[in-house]
Amino acid sequence: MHDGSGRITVQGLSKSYGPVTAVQNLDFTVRPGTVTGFLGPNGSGKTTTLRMILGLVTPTAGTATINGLPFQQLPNPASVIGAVLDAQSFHPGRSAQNHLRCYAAAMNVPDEQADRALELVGLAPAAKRKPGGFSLGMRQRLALATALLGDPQVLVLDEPANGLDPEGIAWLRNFLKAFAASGRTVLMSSHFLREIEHTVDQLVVISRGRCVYDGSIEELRAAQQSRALVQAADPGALAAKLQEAGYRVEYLPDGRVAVLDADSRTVADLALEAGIALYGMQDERIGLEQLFFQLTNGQYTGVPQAGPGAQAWARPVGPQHGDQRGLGGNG
Ligand SMILES: Nc1ncnc2c1ncn2[C@@H]1O[C@H](COP(=O)(O)OP(=O)(O)OP(=O)(O)O)[C@@H](O)[C@H]1O
Repeated sequence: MHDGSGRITVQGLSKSYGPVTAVQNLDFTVRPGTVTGFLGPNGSGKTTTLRMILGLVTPTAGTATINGLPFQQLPNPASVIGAVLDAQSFHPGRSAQNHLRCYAAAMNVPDEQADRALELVGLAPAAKRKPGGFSLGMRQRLALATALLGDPQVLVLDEPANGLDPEGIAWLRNFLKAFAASGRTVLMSSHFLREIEHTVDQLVVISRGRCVYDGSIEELRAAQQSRALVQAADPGALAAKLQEAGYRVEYLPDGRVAVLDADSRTVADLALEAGIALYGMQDERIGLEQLFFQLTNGQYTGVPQAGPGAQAWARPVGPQHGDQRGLGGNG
């Protein structure tokens, strides 16, 4: 019997396709009552992981369980987990309602459940229409309705916000938050942090098949850094003075010095003390997306890879070289 917890547990999960390692030794837990974002750049292993959770791909090593059991051993899987993976195809001659009722019949679920699912996703007014004429957002909703047919405890969605307009994303956000608030579990993948940052409570970030962050989005926000960017007559002397005062310092490719967690006024005072002339200063805050870029080691394409903001992170010279302030996961 499954434990009824609504928990997804991934332990030591790996998958190789010949020489290609798609997923490597992943560990994470998705808890009920939360929306967990599964975030990673294209090709980082998200779909492969979701497919292993859903029993569609056999792991090379490790396990993925829902309610303590592998998918294949769940006694009534549709009532435990619903999923939307690929873009769904719909029978051209069937209305949305008939499409759902066909699936409901195959799952041994009453027709009323199909009608309820249509209502849940806001498609009841379009029940008699054929999905061929639906917008992308409506097709996504119909796919979601299909996943909801068994009234599952857990939802697994692969890139559900992909291609949605802002209104569609806002609708999805409210829907998933309400689903989780009722004590259920949501795991949704995305390659674009901005798309999901206001939807998720928890984040599992992967890069090249490995976990690089597992924690709350709040913790990640708290790790956002500020820094002062300084142009000095003698950058080396300024860096030495700042390090002596306990600051972490990085050299930017354009010759400026970046001082972490410092404001420009403090830096100016220290430069004055050391008799170093300054030619320009700027305060900067490192946003979530840049942190994501840093975590995924440049694999992420959501922010520009060129420019001082991105490149500077590759050259830490401070005393705490390599310290990611608690951001490093098990990767
Ligand atoms: N059936 C397969 N055969 C061979 N290689 C595969 C197969 N499925 C996935 N891969 C490879 O595994 C890696 C991870 O792919 P996966 O689709 O899981 O990543 P993803 O994070 O979901 O990417 P995307 O955001 O582009 O969908 C990629 O290098 C991909 O080419």
